Amino acid sequence: MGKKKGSSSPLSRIAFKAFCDQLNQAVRSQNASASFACGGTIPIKGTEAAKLTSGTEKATKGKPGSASSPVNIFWDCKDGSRGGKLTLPLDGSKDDSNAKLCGFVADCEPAGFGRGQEAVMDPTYRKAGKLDTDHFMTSFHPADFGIIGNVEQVLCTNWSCRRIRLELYKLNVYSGPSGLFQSHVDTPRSKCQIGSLVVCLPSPFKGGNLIVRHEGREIDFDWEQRSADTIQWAAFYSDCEHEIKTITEGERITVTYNLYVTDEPMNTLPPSGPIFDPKTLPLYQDFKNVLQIPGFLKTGGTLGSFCTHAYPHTADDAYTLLPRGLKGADLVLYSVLKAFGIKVKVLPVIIQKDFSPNNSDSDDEYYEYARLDGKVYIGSYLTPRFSANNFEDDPLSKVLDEYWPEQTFEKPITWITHPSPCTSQEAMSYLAYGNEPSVHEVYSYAAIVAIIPPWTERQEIVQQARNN
Ligand SMILES: O=C(O)CCC(=O)C(=O)O
Ligand SMILES: [Fe+2]
Repeated sequence: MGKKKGSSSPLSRIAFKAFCDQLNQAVRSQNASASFACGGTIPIKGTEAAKLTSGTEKATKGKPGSASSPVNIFWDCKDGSRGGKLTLPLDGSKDDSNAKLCGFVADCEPAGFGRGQEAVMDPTYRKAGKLDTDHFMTSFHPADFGIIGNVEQVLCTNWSCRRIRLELYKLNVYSGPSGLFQSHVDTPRSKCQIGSLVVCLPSPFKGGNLIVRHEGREIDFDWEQRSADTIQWAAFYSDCEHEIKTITEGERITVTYNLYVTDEPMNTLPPSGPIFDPKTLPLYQDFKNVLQIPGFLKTGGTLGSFCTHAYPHTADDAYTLLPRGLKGADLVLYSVLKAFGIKVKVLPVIIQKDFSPNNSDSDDEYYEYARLDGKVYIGSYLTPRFSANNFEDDPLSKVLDEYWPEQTFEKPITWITHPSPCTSQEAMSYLAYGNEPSVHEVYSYAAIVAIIPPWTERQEIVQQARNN
């Protein structure tokens, strides 16, 4: 009878795939629009820039959007004999201001960069000066101008339990005509590091654009034009590749900070801005539209989507970092699924490429959407990286059996996205004794996995979602 048909029968495979298509599009468009970097400007009191921005110079310190006093830098001079003080922007009416700037630049050490565990000096890759935190101080603090709140809102989406803590890291000077820093990813200083903040102090320069990239998108922070009289800043997630284009003239002086997610327990701190409500996002509506179809995963199932950002998800204490340290689009997807009240986890996934799966199981095929290329193992929790020994003939499945907490699901996972190559982490290495001993490294991806209850149990969830 017609009445029964629509509400109680599972979807045809074609319809099932069409709904998965909708979820795939929704997640992909969310990924394509999610923030991975943000930035802003703070004019200096008494300059044209301040008048243009606020119309008044009376804006007070401590208020987002206010102007800053000129910034003082205090540092240890190289000869150790005395301390130096530089005020930016330079006061053009003072004859010695340029000499002071030159003295300050000369007191900086050449800056290297991290390659693996090594610190490398290579001026074709990075040409800059640096001062470490034990050799300088500055009168500028990002919290005075609402930068932290801003970053929390844009990068952390002000999810109630997440706050950002910032730690001063370095002062750098990139000088014309050849200062630069080619494409790199910052070395994380701790597992809890979520990003970096760069504050560019007022000093005129040309070139020096900071370009930040993530998943084929890029943001170009072009600070040249306002460099003389404005503090300009950018914050970005720690896994984003970035570079500084050549500084052709002047001095580009930056103070960098590491950004960490705090390990405050849930809800002990008041949020610094409006609390982000996942139910207001288009992605929530998109999931609602599919979850309210009775025949979609009618008897229950599991949806999986791969994280778009990289995480140290195979570190010893990864379970303390995730899901708390989720970034951008991953945080949004996780929060949206959570907002339905369904069970969501961040789990490790190993894909064994050289394994040809047996495709004859037609039930498996029913749940399949994004086809993963190989045999898929899903961990039951985030597992620290390990090494194993003594395996004959490279039997990965045996290593996993013995050392890795593989989770089995009653029904196969419906993957709605594919993994991004740059997000995998080494999960294990093992020595196999075949004809010749060989070391194998196995990588895993982090994925967001949601248990979708059967329709009979899902109705209430959907009803609540409809009321939102
Ligand atoms: O100065 C900048 O814009 C970025 C600096 C940077 O990438 C670094 O210090 O690692
Ligand atoms: Fe960097």
